[in-house]
Amino acid sequence: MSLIEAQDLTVRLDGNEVLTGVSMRVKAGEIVTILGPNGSGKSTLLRALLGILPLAAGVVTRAKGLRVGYVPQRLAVDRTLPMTVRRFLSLPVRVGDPEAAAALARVGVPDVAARQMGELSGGQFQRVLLARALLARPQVLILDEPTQGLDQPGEAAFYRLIEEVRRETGVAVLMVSHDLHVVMAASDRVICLNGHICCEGTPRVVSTAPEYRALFGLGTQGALALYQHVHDHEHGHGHSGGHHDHHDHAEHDHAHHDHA
Ligand SMILES: Nc1ncnc2c1ncn2[C@@H]1O[C@H](COP(=O)(O)OP(=O)(O)OP(=O)(O)O)[C@@H](O)[C@H]1O
Repeated sequence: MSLIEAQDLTVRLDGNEVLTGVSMRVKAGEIVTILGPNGSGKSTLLRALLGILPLAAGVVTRAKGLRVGYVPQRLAVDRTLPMTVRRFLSLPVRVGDPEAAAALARVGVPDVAARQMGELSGGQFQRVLLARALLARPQVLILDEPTQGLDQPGEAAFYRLIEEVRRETGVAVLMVSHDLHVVMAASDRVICLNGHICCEGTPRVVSTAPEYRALFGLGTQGALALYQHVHDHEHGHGHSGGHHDHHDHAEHDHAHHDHA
């Protein structure tokens, strides 16, 4: 059964069609990653799924009583917050000391409770955000670029943590990422978004595609190549919004001249 499902979703913001005809679902316990260039509507899709954006068309269905842990984009959270980690964990729902301590220990930062939020390193800050999301005992975690600003080891460690938490609790995870290596290792399914769903599949399918091999080892510079695998449609058709930044489509001929 799906925890969250979008059917033929269209979202307009300021008169621009940001998402067009998006259908996707997240099932219990799976890790789904959304990839897409800047401005492709990734955050908008997450917010639509959370029910905090009006839909121009389509339906979002969430399982009854669904508990969601949401970690917004790092930049959306004020890091200069004059507040201790312990207090932050009690917003908006008060939690007891043992529960707070357990959550911090779980995410690998057992000693930061008394620290100011603004004093934390990027990696510690992300872990505290995750700890707070986990306190809601979510059935699904929704993470918007949770490793933005972290270095590669920090990023890899964070995703290992996500996988551990999934293994232990069975939580489903829907996240936005730019790092293909991480996506390949940590996702059950990858959805490539550019205002509409360009393609989706298991990492295995993606990793056996020539396009994936071509980009393997190229780091995030290779991110656009993933949009060029296994397409089930022609681009330029069926997407009438016309307001997305389609700079990737200019090279959308299944050639990889951008990685030569
Ligand atoms: N509140 C808003 N009002 C008007 N337009 C918006 C609003 N929020 C986002 N947009 C526009 O919608 C498009 C998609 O934005 P969104 O933040 O969902 O993209 P994204 O894929 O998450 O981008 P990034 O990778 O840069 O975070 C962008 O063109 C953005 O300018």
